Amino acid sequence: MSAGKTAPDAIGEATARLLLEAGAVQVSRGQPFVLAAGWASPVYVDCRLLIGQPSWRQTATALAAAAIAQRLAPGRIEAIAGAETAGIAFAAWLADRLELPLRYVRKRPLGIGHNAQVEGGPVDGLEVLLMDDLTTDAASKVAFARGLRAAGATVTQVLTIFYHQVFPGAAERLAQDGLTLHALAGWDDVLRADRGEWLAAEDRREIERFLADPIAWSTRHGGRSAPGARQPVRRESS
Ligand SMILES: O=P(O)(O)OC[C@H]1O[C@H](OP(=O)(O)OP(=O)(O)O)[C@H](O)[C@@H]1O
Ligand SMILES: O=C(O)c1cc(=O)[nH]c(=O)[nH]1
Repeated sequence: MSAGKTAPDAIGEATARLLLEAGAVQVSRGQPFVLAAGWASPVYVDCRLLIGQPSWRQTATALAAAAIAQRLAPGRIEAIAGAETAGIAFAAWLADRLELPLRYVRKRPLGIGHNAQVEGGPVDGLEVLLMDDLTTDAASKVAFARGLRAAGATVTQVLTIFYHQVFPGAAERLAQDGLTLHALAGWDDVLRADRGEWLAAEDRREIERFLADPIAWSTRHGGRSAPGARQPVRRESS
């Protein structure tokens, strides 16, 4: 697996339920969300909400630790690096639980002081797991991994809580850069776990329409229309 999700499993189900319970799966019936890479979307998965409650963050950390134990050989990972911004808190709790060194990686070097992109200590010669909250089209995962590699780390494994699974180029981008993504949950898990409990029927239908063809949905709603067609855009305010 170089991108994504294994078959339905207990980790996917528990993570999906956690995201739904936390209200992290947010549907806009009005103006679409604009994602970091410029895609317009009717749905935004705000994993940052899990940071707020002790029980939610403890569950997220336990699920991340279980995924690592299930999918990676013991002792393989020598340090965890959190991706700026949302990945840092999750990485810190995971590193604590696994008793591993913690680093964080900036979106870009700071430009002052040491001009470092990687903070918290050296990564030279270490096999580092990159941890972030979420993967959309994986462009930022590749950039973070390159930053860590430039500082001397070996980076092949990426862990995120959620993976959108549907955006073009994600799997290819990860494979090209030698990265294996382990996602705790994806849309399959969320739609399976919902069982009509959390998502309103109309919101669920809109998510399904979007997932059936996210590029067409984005194009129709004024977002990016094709891979590479437009630079990332951000709203001034939401
Ligand atoms: O490009 P991808 O690898 O698919 O990942 C998408 C990224 O977009 C968001 O970050 P964003 O920079 O918007 O927010 P943050 O600073 O809160 O992490 C999200 O948190 C992911 O890190
Ligand atoms: O790609 C993004 O910017 C993005 C998508 C999403 O669902 N949630 C999020 O926090 N960021």
